[in-house]
Amino acid sequence: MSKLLHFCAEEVTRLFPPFLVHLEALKETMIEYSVKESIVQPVRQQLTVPNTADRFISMPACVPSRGVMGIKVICAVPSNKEKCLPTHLGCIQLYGLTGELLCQMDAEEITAKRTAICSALASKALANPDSKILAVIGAGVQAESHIQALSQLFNFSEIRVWNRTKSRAEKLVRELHDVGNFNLCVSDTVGSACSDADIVCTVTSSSEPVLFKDHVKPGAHVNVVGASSPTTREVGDDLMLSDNLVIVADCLNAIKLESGDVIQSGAAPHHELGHVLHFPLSRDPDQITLFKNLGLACQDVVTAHLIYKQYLSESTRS
Ligand SMILES: NC(=O)c1ccc[n+]([C@@H]2O[C@H](COP(=O)([O-])OP(=O)(O)OC[C@H]3O[C@@H](n4cnc5c(N)ncnc54)[C@H](O)[C@@H]3O)[C@@H](O)[C@H]2O)c1
Ligand SMILES: O=C(O)[C@@H]1CCCCN1
Repeated sequence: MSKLLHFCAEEVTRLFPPFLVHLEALKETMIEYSVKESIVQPVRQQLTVPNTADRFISMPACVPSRGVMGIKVICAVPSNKEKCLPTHLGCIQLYGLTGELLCQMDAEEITAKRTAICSALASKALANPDSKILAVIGAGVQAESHIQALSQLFNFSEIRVWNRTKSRAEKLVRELHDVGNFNLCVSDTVGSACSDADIVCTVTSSSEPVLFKDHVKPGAHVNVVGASSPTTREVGDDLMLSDNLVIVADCLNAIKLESGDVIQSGAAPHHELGHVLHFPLSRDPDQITLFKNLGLACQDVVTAHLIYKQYLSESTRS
């Protein structure tokens, strides 16, 4: 094997694709996964470190249309928060279809941004296009990436952040004060954050529900991003089992095995993201739509490939 090409976090940032290029690539990827069924991707393996909530997760995918396959290995370590360390650390290895290792790279920024872009794609397909109020429940890495991504697709007048520890929400609001032309503020309760909100994102490491039916107005769209194991929840049974709810998953095979909100409530997911991106869903204006965003390996592989291609184009020029 020739010398291993490794992109550290700073190089990933430098080589990262522009927002709209990334958005378009992930849209194509989700359609390819669900409609064309040409992507090979098993449900990921998750090992739980004994006596902790920490997980070691292995996520492979093969994307023949782009001539690549790869694997993300990611450690989700919620207790790192107290140690001021990142809670999601990982690495992606990218291979050509002949089996040669092309490169490997830090996965932190890729995980943050590709997840938010998938919520943004779901919101674009399912939410009111004139959505004015966004509520973000949680104030960590995903809260930031979701505010950044969704505010590029919607003309919000207000974005409200609620967090269990209020000072973290205040810090995030200070850091993002110049992201867009909207009022970015902290809410004292989940209820006040979500009151009249057109789009709600739950982006917490909670293991218990934080969002209930009374919080969400008819016609709103909800992106549920945390809770990716059978024992964890972000959403109450009352909302999960509401007659008025349409559930869309990034992957229907995975949601039945990984989503505590679906498994514990017994709710039935209805559609896959790639389908609703390809065949727009007609919906009753009072229906609530819920996108369960688990995160898929093909999103990581395609993003890593864009980064690798940017590296190649720079190397050819120099
Ligand atoms: N769907 C995906 O593809 C994907 C990708 C990355 C992360 N995630 C998940 O999204 C969630 C957030 O990830 P992150 O990177 O922002 O993590 P983070 O550690 O940066 O932030 C976690 C947030 O959750 C809040 N929180 C923790 N426990 C809580 C509780 N009991 N009640 C309410 N809030 C609580 C914290 O205050 C913090 O705001 C995690 O569950 C993570 O595993 C999903
Ligand atoms: O798809 C991902 O990258 C994340 C890893 C942590 C758990 C939730 N999903």
